Amino acid sequence: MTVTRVLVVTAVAAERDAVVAGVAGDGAAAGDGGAEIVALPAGGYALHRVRTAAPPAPERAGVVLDVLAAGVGPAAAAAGTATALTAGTCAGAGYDLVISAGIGGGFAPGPDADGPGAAVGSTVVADAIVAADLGAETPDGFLPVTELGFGTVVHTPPPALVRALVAATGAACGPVLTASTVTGSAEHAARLAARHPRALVEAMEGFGVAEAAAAQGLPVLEIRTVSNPVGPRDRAAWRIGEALGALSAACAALPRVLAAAGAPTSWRTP
Ligand SMILES: O=C(O)c1cccc(C(=O)CC[C@H]2O[C@@H](n3cnc4c(=O)[nH]cnc43)[C@H](O)[C@@H]2O)c1
Repeated sequence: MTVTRVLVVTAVAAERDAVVAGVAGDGAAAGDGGAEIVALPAGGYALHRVRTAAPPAPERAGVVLDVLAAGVGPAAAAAGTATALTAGTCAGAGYDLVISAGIGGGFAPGPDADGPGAAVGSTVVADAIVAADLGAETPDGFLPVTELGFGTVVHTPPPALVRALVAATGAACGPVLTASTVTGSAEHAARLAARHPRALVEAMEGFGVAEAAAAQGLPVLEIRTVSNPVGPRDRAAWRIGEALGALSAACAALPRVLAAAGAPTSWRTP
């Protein structure tokens, strides 16, 4: 039987624990609390490891999910992800897939949008992981780094895996933006929505996780549950408990989606 190894990266411990609770509640074969704690050899990082029971059919894979709380923002996310991926490879247990998971802000539907936006409590699976503030301000407005001749601003998750996860969770599907600064005004929310009309969610880590995964040739997913609207800052109104509950529920589907999703080599972008 093959084992699929997945690294899930969150920002904070509460998100990590919500992911572990969801995965461990869906037939995981783990000890008390659902996870074994594995210290990485560098950086003071700890993985929370959940081994899912092998499905009965011999051709289907067991799944090991390592969940890491790497810190807030794209730089911390990239550093933690790269450390965990390299440690796995050096230990002879490299990963097949990387997932950025956590809570985020939901965009309201724009004036021209057909879709419903992303309401508080809802779940979104990214079809594009977008760096929203990686670029330069110019007299004519914001220019992404790609227009300055550098790098990339979008990573695309494997479409078949995205479709399978959306079908299993009932999540919405659309671009998830990564920003280093949480939007705090209606004006900035409108600017972002104008630049990214399909965007459903703003969060702070996905692009960092995706850059680290891409540097090692690995596919990446992003799953976000909505704790607050993107717009004027009202931290007291964030529904963190509701979003963490939705995160657990979405992650409960991961073992069966991944076990049914075929060979991990097919998830890589050609
Ligand atoms: O205080 C808590 O209990 C708590 C529990 C879980 C998470 C938090 C966070 O503050 C996490 C910060 C995290 O959330 C993402 N996020 C959420 N809303 C937005 C937003 O509107 N714009 C951008 N990012 C957002 C972000 O990814 C942060 O890492 C607290």
